Amino acid sequence: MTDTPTAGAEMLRAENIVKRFGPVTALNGVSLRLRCGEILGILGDNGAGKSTLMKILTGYQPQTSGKLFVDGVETTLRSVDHARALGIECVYQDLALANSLSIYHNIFLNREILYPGLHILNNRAMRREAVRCLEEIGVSVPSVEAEVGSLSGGQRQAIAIARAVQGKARILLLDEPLAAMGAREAALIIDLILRLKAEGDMSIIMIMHNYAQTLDIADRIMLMQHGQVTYENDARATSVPELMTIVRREYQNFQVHRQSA
Ligand SMILES: Nc1ncnc2c1ncn2[C@@H]1O[C@H](COP(=O)(O)OP(=O)(O)OP(=O)(O)O)[C@@H](O)[C@H]1O
Repeated sequence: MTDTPTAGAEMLRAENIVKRFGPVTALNGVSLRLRCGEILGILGDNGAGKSTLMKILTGYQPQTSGKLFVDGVETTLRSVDHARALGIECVYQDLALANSLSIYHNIFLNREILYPGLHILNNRAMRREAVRCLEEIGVSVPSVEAEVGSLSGGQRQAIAIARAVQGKARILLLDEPLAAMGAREAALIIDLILRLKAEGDMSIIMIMHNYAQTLDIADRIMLMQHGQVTYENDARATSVPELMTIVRREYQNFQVHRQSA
């Protein structure tokens, strides 16, 4: 991994990404740039290509064409593990947590601390590190011994994010981090995202559905429709009605284009 980059340095860039699945073009020339300490919100309807883009940015699947740059260096992400080694981690909507395991075991899932030279879990070290990690990012839980299955949706999302932070992620991709959450739970996660940003060296891409929430949290937003970026701007320079107008206009243009094709 490279040294800690300065705020504003380019962390991740995608240039003209195309992804085809047989006859389906899921992404048709998508470009994005993520700077250090920035939150980029990606909005778009079902089927717009958001998940496909996330999978490419996290090494889960390769693009058909187009280039990726990590820290300004052109990079072919060979696998999820390769992306992770570069500090890129995705927290998926379904979270991939083990419900029957404790919070601290989940934070170290697949990265367990073992006693040196032995295949024995060092539970004490993992408990201690889990407490430290949660304190550092300001997440409070009743006990790190609690089973993840007993937690609320918001707490589970916070543990999944803590797991990525503990794994030294510096480019965090969040797939609908506020999905199916009530206002209080969502506030917990929004606070956590903003704290990670405030600490300075975490850069975040969030796939979102709620326009207003996205404009509140993100620095920049990107709207995706039918595999393309149809709008991109500073969140502060954008309003919900403006976004809705663009969505409707682009959708109508797309339908007209499709009918005449
Ligand atoms: N493995 C695949 N095989 C074939 N088509 C796929 C595959 N994955 C995605 N697609 C297609 O690519 C397009 C984009 O899908 P994608 O899941 O990326 O959209 P999305 O914006 O994430 O939608 P949602 O919000 O519903 O998850 C869709 O038409 C989808 O059917």
